Amino acid sequence: MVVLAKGELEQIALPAAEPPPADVRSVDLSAPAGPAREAAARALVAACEEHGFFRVTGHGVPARLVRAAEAAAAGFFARPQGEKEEEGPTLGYGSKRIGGNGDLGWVEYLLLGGTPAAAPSSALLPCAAAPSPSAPAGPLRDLLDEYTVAVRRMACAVLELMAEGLGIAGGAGDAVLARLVARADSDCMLRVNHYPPRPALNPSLTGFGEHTDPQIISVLRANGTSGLEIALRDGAWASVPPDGDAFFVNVGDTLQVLTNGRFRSVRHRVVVNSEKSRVSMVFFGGPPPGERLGPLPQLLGDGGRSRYRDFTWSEFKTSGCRTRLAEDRLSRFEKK
Ligand SMILES: C=C1C[C@]23C[C@@]1(O)CC[C@H]2[C@@]12CC[C@H](O)[C@@](C)(C(=O)O1)[C@H]2[C@@H]3C(=O)O
Ligand SMILES: O=C(O)CCC(=O)C(=O)O
Ligand SMILES: [Fe+2]
Repeated sequence: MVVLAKGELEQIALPAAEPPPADVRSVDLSAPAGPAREAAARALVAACEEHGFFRVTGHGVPARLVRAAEAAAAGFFARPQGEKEEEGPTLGYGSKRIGGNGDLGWVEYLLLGGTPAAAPSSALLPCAAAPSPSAPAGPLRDLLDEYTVAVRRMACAVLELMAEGLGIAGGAGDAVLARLVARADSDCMLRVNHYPPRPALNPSLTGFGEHTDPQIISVLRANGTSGLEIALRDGAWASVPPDGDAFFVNVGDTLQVLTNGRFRSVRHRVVVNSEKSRVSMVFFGGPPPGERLGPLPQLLGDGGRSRYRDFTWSEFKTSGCRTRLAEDRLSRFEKK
């Protein structure tokens, strides 16, 4: 349940009009080596340049795992508020407050370190309720861990195809982009969001306010309920048609930097105007804390100028956690 205090509803109320549907490109991860894979890699690069957002097909994540994880999460959110809060520390449970700087949404969520079975480091989750490392896992956590392993593998496959499309794939085992998310100390997370139906007689509400994701990529799915919107290049909002079987990928701020601004970190938000609950599961693929990040030299070209100064992931994350959700977290790393 999301309970709002007096005055909070006004902060998250939105005009009711739903924007037009976005033209979301699909990328087939299972395309066989040769012309089909080359076409998929080209489509992926074009989507990252245009919207910073695309749908993935042929992803290989078992449907039964997706359904089981989603049903278990929905079961958790249906429990009495007291029980959810009691279990909060083990699962990173939060309600309506997003981050620590005053952002509110019509949402409750779980936020978990995404390196399954590893003790989540609270140093890497400075703005979230970090799950307690000593707590027993439990069946829900086990399922979400299994889901995270599968989606993380898919995120790495997406990054490999991306590197091919960019012409920077290098030799076998090089994995210039995928290695950043695949390492044991990569700072990955899983967030499960539950948006209860809009209360009767209320206007549309902000479920999750507009923002870009700070990481490299985010892999998202939801239970076939509308609400996700992306900002197009001209700033206009477009709604993402609901699709309970698809995975969607967001380009994050860090990938925008690695590509020196060629790829676009997509601004997105969730609007709640439906009578149906929305449950989304979002995997955030981030690099190891000490990794130095900046535009990849292979993408600068001869005499190309880097648009960003280098930083470590922990530096970026620490500075990002001090920002409000809608802020531009990259501007302070742009070179003048
Ligand atoms: C307001 C905030 C919430 C957030 C940390 C921040 O200070 C700014 C970035 C936010 C965001 C957006 C994407 C993910 O949902 C998230 C976990 C992340 O890595 O950055 C959230 C952060 C959060 O909820 O703590
Ligand atoms: O719930 C969604 O569909 C999107 C949530 C989101 O953008 C996030 O958790 O960062
Ligand atoms: Fe997001």
